[in-house]
Order: sequence, then structure tokens, then C-alpha cells
Amino acid sequence: MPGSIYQLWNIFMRILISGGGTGGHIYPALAVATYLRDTYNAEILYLGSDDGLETQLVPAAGFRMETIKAGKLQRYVSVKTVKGIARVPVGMVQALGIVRKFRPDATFTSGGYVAVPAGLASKVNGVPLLLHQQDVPPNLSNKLIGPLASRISIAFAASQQYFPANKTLLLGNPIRQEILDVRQISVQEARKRLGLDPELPLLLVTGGSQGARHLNQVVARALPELLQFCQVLQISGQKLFAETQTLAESTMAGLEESLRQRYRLVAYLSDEMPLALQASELVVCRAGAATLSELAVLEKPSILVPLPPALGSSPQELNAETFSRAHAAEVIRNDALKPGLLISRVQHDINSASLLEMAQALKGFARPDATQDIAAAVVEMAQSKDTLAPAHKGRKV
Ligand SMILES: CC(=O)N[C@H]1[C@@H](OP(=O)(O)OP(=O)(O)OC[C@H]2O[C@@H](n3ccc(=O)[nH]c3=O)[C@H](O)[C@@H]2O)O[C@H](CO)[C@@H](O)[C@@H]1O
Repeated sequence: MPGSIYQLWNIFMRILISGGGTGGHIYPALAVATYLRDTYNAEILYLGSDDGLETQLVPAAGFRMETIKAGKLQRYVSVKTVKGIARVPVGMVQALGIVRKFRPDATFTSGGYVAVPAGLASKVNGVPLLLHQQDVPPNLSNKLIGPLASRISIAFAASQQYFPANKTLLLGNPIRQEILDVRQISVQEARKRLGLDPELPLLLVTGGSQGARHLNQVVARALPELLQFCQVLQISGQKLFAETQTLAESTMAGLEESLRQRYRLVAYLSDEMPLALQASELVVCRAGAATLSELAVLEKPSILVPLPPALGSSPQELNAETFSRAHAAEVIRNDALKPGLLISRVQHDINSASLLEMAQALKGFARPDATQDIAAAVVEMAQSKDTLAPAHKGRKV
């Protein structure tokens, strides 16, 4: 509890935060950093890669940042791999210097290759490290620095199998406040605020922060049938907007205007994303960790089309499997997704008790307090400086 004496003490608390690469790694780190700063008055330094998305997002969020040369960790060999390896020792030396100078009381990392030198440099300097695992299976950087961590926070219980039980805490993924707040608004009201029909079921389609081409195309082809019984809000992803629009216009060409009105295509939603999730009856999406955590908190049933591992090293199939095994979501494999199958599944779900069943099962995955719980665990580590201090909530799994 951050009382006044604590806050006085906390003026002197310094926390190093690191995580990079995709928004999927940076946003949770920023959520925890913001909570630590605003609630515990902690001094934050963000350690990022000099060529990552964090160079834009972190200063925009108002945090001090130091950057290093972090090598990209790839499981295959290419020119990039060699260049990446060459950057590793340089980045390590830079990280060591930054940690020595800042002298943090604790470090929090949320994945991405920059987390490796941040974690190593913290360990070398005796700084306790809390490492956050967002997806069900650990990513490469977390596999590398997992053994150095004092604590590991996991988002889903299924991750427990990858880490030692005595230092693992099931705390969930940080979720932005706007998503938590939108629970106060009814589904009908959310649709109204988006200018949609308040009474017609809404199918939300999202391929994660970048969009998913195959998902976009299958949905666009299914529109003439889907629009007979629901309205569709499709988020294509910035780069895929034009091609999705062209396809959707051609498949809807013969449809009467009243049905065409039921379709809305956008490239990306920023402030309106929480409303769009809350307005939906069913979501068709990839199985990224942040998306799944948001669906759980809002109890939104979904048909998950996980990104297949062949397109990179995707943890999404395991994420999706975890949800479907608990009946918290349905799964269609990427290569099995065809317009006919999508139409029949959506039609069946919208008119059946399976939506209620999924909503009920999602409660088991919902962790609305993740940000504050993770922040509290970081503070506890910082205060005790004990690398294996007892869990603040005793929620070890
Ligand atoms: C291709 C890839 O590498 N994907 C990974 C990436 O996913 P990605 O970066 O796509 O992250 P997620 O799907 O987990 O989350 C997407 C986030 O973007 C938000 N959003 C999305 C669309 C939109 O229009 N507006 C908006 O605000 C969602 O609300 C959510 O908060 O990081 C995740 C978390 O480590 C991993 O699980 C994914 O496997």
C-alpha cells in the first residue's frame, strides 16, 4: 500500500524498464512503468534498442530513455543475423554502463531482444529482475534470461510448465485502463457511440496490431452472407487497408444499400478500440497475447485464427489452444479458414448458447488487476532487494 511514508521512501526508488520490438512487448512495459511512476512515485528509466519502435513510443509516453545496440535474435542464419550478433557485445557493454550509472533497485522486462542485455546487466550488478511472459510459451529472449530472473510473472497458468514454480507468479497481462473502463458501458451503448445499429449483433474482425491478410480476404469474401444476419466492423491493419477495401467492394457489388450499410472497414482503431471490443457479439481475430487478455477481461467470445508458426516463430497456436481447451474461444486453423466455414461458424455461434458458454469460461482468464499486481511485485522486490522475496500476494502457481 503506497502510504505517505512509503511514498517518501519511494522518492528514492529507481526502476529500470525494458522491452522492445513490437507494440506487443512495449505497451505492457509502459503500462507497468506508468503505474510505478504515478502510484509509487518511482523514478523510471526505460532501456530500449536504438532501432526499435520503443524509440517513438517511450518518449511519447513521457519517460526518460537510454538506447543501446541490441542484436536481433533470430533462429535462422542471414545477413541480418550476422549484423545482429555483431551488435550484441556492444549492446551488452552499453547496458552494463547504463545500469551501473542508474543503479536501479529493480528491473522489469517484458520481452524483445533488448531485454536480454538489460536482464544480464542487471544480474551482473546484483539488481533483482522481474521478467514478464505474455504468451503461453516463452519467447527466445525470456528463455535466455529466465534463469537470471528473481521473479517471473506469467499471464496464463499454462505458462507455468516452462518456469520454476518457486519464482513464478500468475498475474496476467497489463491491460490499458480504457479497456477496463469500457466495461461500464452497455453493448448497445457502445454500438451507438460507434454509429452502429445498437440492436444488430456486431462481428468484430481484427488481425492484431498489424492486421492479417488471409483473415481480411476471407472475411471480405464472406460479406454477402454475413451481412444478412449481423453487422461487421473489420480492422484491416494499416498496410492492408486498400486491398481489403477493393475486395470488399467487389464482393458487395450486388448487395442492396441497406445491407452494405452494415459493413464498416477501418485501417486501425486507436481510441475507439475499447468501444469496438465492447460493442461486439463475437470477435474473429488472431491469437496475440494482448488481444486474448482483453477478450478475457471483457468476456468477449471469439473465433481465433492463430498465426501459424511457418510464418515466423509464432506462439499463437499454443495461446489459442489454451483458450479453446477451456471452451473460452473457438479455433479455426489459418489454412482451414474459408468463407463457407467462417459463415457457418459465425451464424451458428451468434444464434446459440456457445456465446454464453465462452463468456463464462473467459472469466477464468480475466486478470483486470495485472498492471497493479505486477507493479506491486516489482516494488516488493525493489524494497527487499531479496532476489527471492516472498510473493506480495502469495499468488504463486
Ligand atoms: C505477428 C506477431 O509477432 N504477433 C505477436 C505480437 O502481436 P501484436 O503486436 O499483434 O499484439 P496482440 O494481438 O497481442 O495485441 C494487439 C494490440 O493492439 C490493439 N489494437 C489492435 C488493432 C487496432 O486497430 N487497435 C488496437 O488498439 C489491441 O487492442 C491489442 O492491445 O505480440 C503479441 C504479444 O507478445 C504476441 O502474442 C503475438 O504473437
